[in-house]
Amino acid sequence: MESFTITSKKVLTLVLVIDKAKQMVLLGYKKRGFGAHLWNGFGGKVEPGETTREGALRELEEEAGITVKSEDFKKAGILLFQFENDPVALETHVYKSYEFQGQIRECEEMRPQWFAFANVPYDQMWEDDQIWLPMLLNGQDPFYGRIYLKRKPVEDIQEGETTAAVNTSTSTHVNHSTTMTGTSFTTAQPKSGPFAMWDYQLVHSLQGVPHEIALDGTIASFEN
Ligand SMILES: COc1nc(N)nc2c1ncn2[C@H]1C[C@H](O)[C@@H](COP(=O)(O)OP(=O)(O)OP(=O)(O)O)O1
Repeated sequence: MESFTITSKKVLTLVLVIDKAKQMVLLGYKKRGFGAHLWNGFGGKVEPGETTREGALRELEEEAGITVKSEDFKKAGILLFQFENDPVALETHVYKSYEFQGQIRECEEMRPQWFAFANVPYDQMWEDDQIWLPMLLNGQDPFYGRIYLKRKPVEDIQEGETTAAVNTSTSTHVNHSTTMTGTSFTTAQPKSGPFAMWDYQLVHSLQGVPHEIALDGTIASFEN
């Protein structure tokens, strides 16, 4: 896959806060910037000198107004997003918490809202979310994944344009295979639209929590 060759990566975070008793997840409607007009977890770029955990907690407080105690904050996995003809991949560290403190509030960038697990708005989210978010909600973590997307340049994405436009495909061919570390799913279903997912590999039931993904997509190291 020549057009998906990467030479470097940016480190990002993504946080999902879950109300286990009510079977609900807190998502934010991104009002501007990368992924605008989509629902997502809370997160962003890790700043120099920060760990991914510190960056994730900071973004959660900035974007949703809430804090999570360190012992409640769990690493759920890592996703390496690779975009066609973009040598810079996004290594996204995904965290989850079943607890939080403080008052949820809207900010300039995000509008938070609770969703029942059965009503997660996958048609208004990044297309990859429907692959890994159910795993996270069902406790099938830690996981790691490599996700390939074909998309328009960000500057071409129009206001109001969402992934709903890409969900016109009626069939998805999925191959299931077993790996040394768990169950892996791959698909190669080209889709049209602004954020089409071209392919993915996702592995869960890992022995440990992935710390870093290497540029070749393998797990570079596990957390202690
Ligand atoms: C490509 O697929 C993606 N799917 C999902 N679910 N989330 C993604 C995908 N690609 C990126 N993300 C997440 C990762 C981060 O949480 C945000 C992007 O962060 P952003 O660029 O907004 O970072 P900030 O530091 O908040 O940026 P500014 O302060 O510069 O606005 O999306």
